[in-house]
Amino acid sequence: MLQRRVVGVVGTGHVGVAAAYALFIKGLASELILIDRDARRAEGEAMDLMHGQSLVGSMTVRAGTYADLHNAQIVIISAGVAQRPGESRLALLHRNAEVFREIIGELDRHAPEAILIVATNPVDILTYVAQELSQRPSEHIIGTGTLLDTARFRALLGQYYGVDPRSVHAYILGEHGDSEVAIWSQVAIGGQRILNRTVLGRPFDRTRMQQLFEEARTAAYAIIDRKGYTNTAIGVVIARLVEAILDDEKSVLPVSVRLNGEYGIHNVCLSLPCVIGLRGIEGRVLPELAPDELEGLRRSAEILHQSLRELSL
Ligand SMILES: NC(=O)C1=CN([C@@H]2O[C@H](COP(=O)(O)OP(=O)(O)OC[C@H]3O[C@@H](n4cnc5c(N)ncnc54)[C@H](O)[C@@H]3O)[C@@H](O)[C@H]2O)C=CC1
Ligand SMILES: CC(=O)C(=O)O
Repeated sequence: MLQRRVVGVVGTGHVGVAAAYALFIKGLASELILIDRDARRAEGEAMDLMHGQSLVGSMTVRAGTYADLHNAQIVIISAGVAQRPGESRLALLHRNAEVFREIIGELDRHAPEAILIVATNPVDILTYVAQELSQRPSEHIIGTGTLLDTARFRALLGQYYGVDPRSVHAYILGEHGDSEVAIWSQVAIGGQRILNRTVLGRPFDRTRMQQLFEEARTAAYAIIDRKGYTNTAIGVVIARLVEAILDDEKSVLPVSVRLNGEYGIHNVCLSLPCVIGLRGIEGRVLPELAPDELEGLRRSAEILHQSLRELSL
């Protein structure tokens, strides 16, 4: 008999619901349990999704409590406050660290075996906080990190070169935030590096390329300015991670992971390309970086270290 796939979502605001919707449409779980401090909100979202069940498949969605997560293989954490227009992700730190103290305690009590996917911002710091507060191995706590930024970057590069973004091999690494780093030295299409070359008749126009990266880096500000929040792309990102874990894919995806000396960086979470499977983070890939990229990654780590020092964990 096929194993039941139980996934929990803690925090059913814009992001949690977008993740639940993406999981629902893709049929990635057999049961989805929604938890929110505002229990009626979680109930309403579960009811709304269930009305689509006869059109989508047999996945059940219900509102629940932490005790209902005892069989969960994965719990998504998207609870907390979000940025207001113009506010940086790091500005949310103290408010959301408090939220995490409560949530991680509950998850350790009721779902100690589950893999946690952290989406709440500032995601790198909160992934680290979750790892400090939880008894589970740090490989079982994954921050969505720069998977979203990388997806944005690939979409923009795909448009520029006129190819499917899935055929663009590119990474944004480091902080999910202002100091993130584009790894230009490794960007390739069909095995051909693009840096300083003409590929598919398109030159590597330095100014245009910098604009593309800026567009990816500042996308959240631009979207929040217009619609007040971001949610649909992060929902898809979370669903992609759930799929990679439950199908034991061993896919390489850039996610926020604790560094233990890689690139000379210690004791901070930031994004590197990681192998994702049933055991969470199963490996890390360390691409060769150009000197300015390495410097950028270390600057990102220092910014995150500074924020961590502000929190007495
Ligand atoms: N990692 C990423 O790439 C992205 C992260 N985010 C982050 O996701 C977080 C959520 O954003 P939104 O969904 O837009 O916010 P929202 O305000 O719409 O939803 C947050 C939900 O968390 C709930 N909540 C608050 N404290 C809780 C607690 N202790 N226990 C259970 N539920 C609790 C609230 O009741 C609310 O329903 C924010 O920190 C935002 O910055 C947003 C987009 C992308
Ligand atoms: C809000 C956020 O972190 C994002 O959309 O990238």
